[in-house]
Amino acid sequence: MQNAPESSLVGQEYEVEVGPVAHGGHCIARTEEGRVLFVRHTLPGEKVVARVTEGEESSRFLRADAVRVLEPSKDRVEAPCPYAGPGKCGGCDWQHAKPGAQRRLKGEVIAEQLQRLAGLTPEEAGWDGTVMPAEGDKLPPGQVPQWRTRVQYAIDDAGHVGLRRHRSHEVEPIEHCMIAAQGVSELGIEERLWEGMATVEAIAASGSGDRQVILTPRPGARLPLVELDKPVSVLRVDEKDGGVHRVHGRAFVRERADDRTHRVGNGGFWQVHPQAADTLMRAVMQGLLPRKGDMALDLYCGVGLFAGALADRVGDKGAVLGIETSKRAVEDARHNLQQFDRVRVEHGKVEAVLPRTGIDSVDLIVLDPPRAGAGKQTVRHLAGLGARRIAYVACDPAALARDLAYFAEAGYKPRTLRAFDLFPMTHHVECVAILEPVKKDA
Ligand SMILES: C[S@@+](CC[C@H](N)C(=O)[O-])C[C@H]1O[C@@H](n2cnc3c(N)ncnc32)[C@H](O)[C@@H]1O
Repeated sequence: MQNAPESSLVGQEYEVEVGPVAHGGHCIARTEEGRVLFVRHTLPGEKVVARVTEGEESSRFLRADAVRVLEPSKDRVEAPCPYAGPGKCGGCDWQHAKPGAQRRLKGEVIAEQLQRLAGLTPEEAGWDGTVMPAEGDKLPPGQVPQWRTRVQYAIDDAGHVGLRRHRSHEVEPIEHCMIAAQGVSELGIEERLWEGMATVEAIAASGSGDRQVILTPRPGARLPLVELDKPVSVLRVDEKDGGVHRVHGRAFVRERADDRTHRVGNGGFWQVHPQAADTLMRAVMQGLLPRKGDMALDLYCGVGLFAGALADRVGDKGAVLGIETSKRAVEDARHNLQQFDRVRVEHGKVEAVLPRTGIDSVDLIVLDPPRAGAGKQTVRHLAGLGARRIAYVACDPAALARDLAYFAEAGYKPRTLRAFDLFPMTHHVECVAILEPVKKDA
C-alpha cells in the first residue's frame, strides 16, 4: 500500500444522497461542503455512506465506494457474485442492479454523452433511448448471463487465480467468475495454481470447440505444463517484447459469425459476448443497406467481420477495402476473406493508410475503432469521401458522441442509433450509429 499524502482524504466517510449515473460505472454525489464524489456500488436516488478511495483536499473530485446503504433504490438487488463490492473485483460495476436497471443506466449515460458532447437529444440521434439485451440474456431473476468468452485472470504471488481490483494491480482471489462463458469455466483454470504466471487468459471460441490459453509468465519464470479439463492450444506472451508465441497446438481459434468461420490468431481482437459479432453485423447491414456494385470501406477491420458481410452484399461488381493496424489480424482477415477477389485488406493505421490510397469517393463506410474513437482528422477525411451512409460501431459512448460532433461539423448527421448490452453486469455498452449527409436544403 502506498503512503497517502497528508492531505489525502482516503478513508474519509460522507453520508450523501446519490445523484445521476455517470460514465464509468459510478454515480455522482455531493458532500455537504459541495465536493463532488464519483461513488461506486450505489444507484441513483440512494442514500449511502460513501468512503473515499482516491483523492485529496485539492482534488477536483473524489472517488468513493458506497460502504453502507441507508436508503436503497428499488432497482437494487443483492449482488449475485460474492466478489463484487467495495474493494473487491473491479470487473463488474452493476452486479447490485436489476438487469433492466443496468440497461437503463447505460441508456442514461449514452443520452448524457450525446447531449453534452454532440448537443444531440435521443430523437436527434435517431435513438429510441433503449439498450437492447443480447439474444438469450433475458434470464429469470437471480440468474446471470455467462457471456465472457475471453477472461484474463490475474495471478497472485502464490499462484492463485483472481481478477484485478478496481483501478488497481492488486489481485482479488476468486473461486469462480460468474459471467465467464461455460466454455471458459469448464477448462478448470480456476481450480489450479499458476505459480510464476502474471496472467492466464482463457478463450472459448463461439461456434467452434476451439479453446485457447494465453500465458504471461513473470520475469524469469518457467512455463508450467498446461493440463486442463479440456484440450486447449497454448500461447505465451513474451515478458520482454510483449510478442505472442505459440507453445502448443494452433496459434488461432475459429470464431463463427455471419455464417462464416473467422480465424483469429495470437489472441487478437474478437467480440467477447458470443452474440456480439452477429448482433453488430446485422445492425450495421440493416443500417447501411449495401447495394450491388457499391464501393465500401471497413476501417479498423480486425479479422474482417464487416468486410466479409459487405463483400457478400456488394457482389462481383462491388469492392471492399479493409484497413487494420495489427499485422496478425491483417493476415487473418486476408485468410478469412480469400474467396473474395473484390476485398483488399491493407496493413497500417487508418489515419496514415487511407490518405495514401488516393481513394476520394466511396458509397459506404463502416468504422469500428478502439475505445479512443476515430478522432477529428479521420472523421474529416471520411466525411470528404461522400459516402451514402456511414456505420459507426462504438464501444465508448463518450468517444462516439465526440466524433458525432466532428461529423456534424463535416456535414453528416445520425440517421439512427442503436445500443446493445453486450457486456452485462459491467458499465460497458456498444452502440451502432448510422450517419448520412445532411441535406443541403435542410
Ligand atoms: C474494436 S476492434 C474492431 C475489429 C473488427 N471490426 C471486429 O468487429 O472484429 C478495433 C480494431 O482496430 C484496430 N486498430 C486500433 N487502432 C487502429 C488504427 N489507428 N488504425 C487501424 N486499426 C486500428 C485494432 O487492432 C482492432 O483490431
